[in-house]
Amino acid sequence: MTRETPGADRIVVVGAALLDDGRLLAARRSAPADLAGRWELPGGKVEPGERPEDALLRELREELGVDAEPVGRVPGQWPLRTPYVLQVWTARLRPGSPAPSPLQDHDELRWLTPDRIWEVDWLDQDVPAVREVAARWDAEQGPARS
Ligand SMILES: Nc1nc2c([nH]c(=O)n2[C@H]2C[C@H](O)[C@@H](COP(=O)(O)OP(=O)(O)OP(=O)(O)O)O2)c(=O)[nH]1
Repeated sequence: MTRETPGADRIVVVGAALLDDGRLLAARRSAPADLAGRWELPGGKVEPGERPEDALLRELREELGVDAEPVGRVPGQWPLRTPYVLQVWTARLRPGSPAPSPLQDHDELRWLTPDRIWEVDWLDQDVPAVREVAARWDAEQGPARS
């Protein structure tokens, strides 16, 4: 039997709370079938040896074609299907970045103002993470423009 390295039983999925102009980007999954049609924070699995922030930027580039930068870790982590656990970073677009497009894994994107954040059907397991993002959002961004 091979000996597992410490922490090998847990794989971190990084999700981006991409904030721009007082709005949060939500992404609708196109696959797999059990997640398709539900909304999530764009991101993906951290690869072995990769820093979570680097994984976040890589996934945002691959999935959305954007050039982003991490702002800060949202405290907490949320269990997904074993062995995955969701960690969330706030992030923003770098100046000159292309606008996000659903290149991979998603079929629709939506920028949500704080008053509309619950209008999309978030994955159940994302709800507590999105709640935490919403709680910190006002402090980080100030009041949303209308
Ligand atoms: N990216 C992301 N994945 C989430 C969220 N909530 C949630 O349950 N998941 C699940 C869906 C997947 O089972 C897993 C992440 O898979 P993924 O398909 O986004 O990751 P990836 O791009 O690295 O995938 P791959 O290389 O295996 O194709 O975590 C979320 O908010 N963001």
